[in-house]
Amino acid sequence: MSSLSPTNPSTTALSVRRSRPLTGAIRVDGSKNAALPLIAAAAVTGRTVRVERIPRSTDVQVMLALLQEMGYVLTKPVSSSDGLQPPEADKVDVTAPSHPNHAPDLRAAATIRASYYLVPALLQASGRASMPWPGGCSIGDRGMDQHFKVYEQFGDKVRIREDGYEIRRAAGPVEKVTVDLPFRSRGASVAAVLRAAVADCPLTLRNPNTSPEFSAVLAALGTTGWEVCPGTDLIRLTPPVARPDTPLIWEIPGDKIEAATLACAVAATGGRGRVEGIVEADVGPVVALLRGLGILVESQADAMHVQADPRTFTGRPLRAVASLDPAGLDADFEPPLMALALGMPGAHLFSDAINPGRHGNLLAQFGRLGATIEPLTPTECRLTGPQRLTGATVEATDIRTGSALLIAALTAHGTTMLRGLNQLRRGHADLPAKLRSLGADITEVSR
Ligand SMILES: CC(=O)N[C@H]1[C@@H](OP(=O)(O)OP(=O)(O)OC[C@H]2O[C@@H](n3ccc(=O)[nH]c3=O)[C@H](O)[C@@H]2O)O[C@H](CO)[C@@H](O)[C@@H]1O
Ligand SMILES: C=C(OP(=O)(O)O)C(=O)O
Repeated sequence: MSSLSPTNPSTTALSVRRSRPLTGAIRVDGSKNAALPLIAAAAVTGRTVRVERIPRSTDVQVMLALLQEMGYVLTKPVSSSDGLQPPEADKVDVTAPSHPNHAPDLRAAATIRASYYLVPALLQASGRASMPWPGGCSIGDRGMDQHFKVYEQFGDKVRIREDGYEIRRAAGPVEKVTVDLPFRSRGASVAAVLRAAVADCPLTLRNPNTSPEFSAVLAALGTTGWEVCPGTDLIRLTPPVARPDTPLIWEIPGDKIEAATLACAVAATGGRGRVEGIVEADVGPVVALLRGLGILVESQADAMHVQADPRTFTGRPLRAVASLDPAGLDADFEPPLMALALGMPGAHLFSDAINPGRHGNLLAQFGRLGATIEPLTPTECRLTGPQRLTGATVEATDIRTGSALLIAALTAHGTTMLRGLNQLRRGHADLPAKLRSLGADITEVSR
């Protein structure tokens, strides 16, 4: 664990001082939002899967603990007591239980949104998944109705309780299934694919999610012999004719959101830095937006080099509109872009209709730093930069509000105290330490 990682995030705050330009190179962790479905996919293969580049963010650790509770065997290299990790520390072998726990204690599933990804593995092991409602970021109503429709298409029975939900596996074999999603939910798309893997039946999925995180799951299934016919409007999956017996090794892609956050932090401080360990296409939408603002970005297959110089700023408006459409911007990119835009000349527009509570969280906290952001609707807002921010006490109400506040704090005059580190750590093992290695003045204060 890094020296900056708080021991008790609920009683610890970060003290962040206005930063000189950040410089240097930094490598991102594996992506939390790709790791979560990939770990759940590993759980339904019926084989041992080595999952590599597992981030140490707490949501991912909760996911692994839930699998263990279900009886899965997790094998990983020993850690050392001095906090230094062996080079193999981010690899875990996931092996299905020979004796599943048919009554697992899944209360921790209520702390993460992605616990819904475990339903197919539970149906496979016990024929029944009884789960608390998922938790995660508090960013508005986050439904699961499309997940339930997916399971019903497979013939499963869904029961809604006040405190959670229960799915019972269809009694007989499932021949083939077509799922037609009304919108491109990432969670429901993964649910359909993993449920098909458990049923061992062909799947046609219309209007699928098109995120790299979902594509990573499709690619992983491909390594187990599934035939995947991908497409933007329709995906077809066919069960393996022959199951390859080569070892299954899945590497989690670099975290595109952490990369964008670091790039925005470098740019916001007028710095110059290299963010490594990414997939170029995954950060493409953010690179285009940064370039539109006049930030120089050199993009490579696994890295991006960012340089901000006020002399090249365009003053053009940034339009960051989150959407599930194939060409749309991932909603999790929006908060760091908003933090950056506060310091960039121009009138900038933001919209996140996917997460109706996101702007409420962000605007309230940026407001404490003295930002003026005009809400146009509950999910759209406009701001004009550059603005002068002043350090204050702020709260990471959700993961991305926390990371956006870190960026804003680096540009605010004086000192900012950031509380709510448990939220930040749900998504990033050590984002403050990464920023510090680029020159940020961030310390941990425990009460
Ligand atoms: C753990 C994880 O990977 N979380 C990501 C996941 O969240 P999340 O699970 O919310 O994402 P989905 O794409 O599945 O859903 C997007 C939105 O659609 C609505 N919805 C979804 C499913 C459903 O059955 N019914 C329903 O109403 C909810 O309001 C939800 O907030 O994808 C989002 C992008 O889409 C990302 O911002 C989140 O970081
Ligand atoms: C919204 C997010 O996470 P979750 O869906 O796990 O709450 C996020 O990663 O920004």
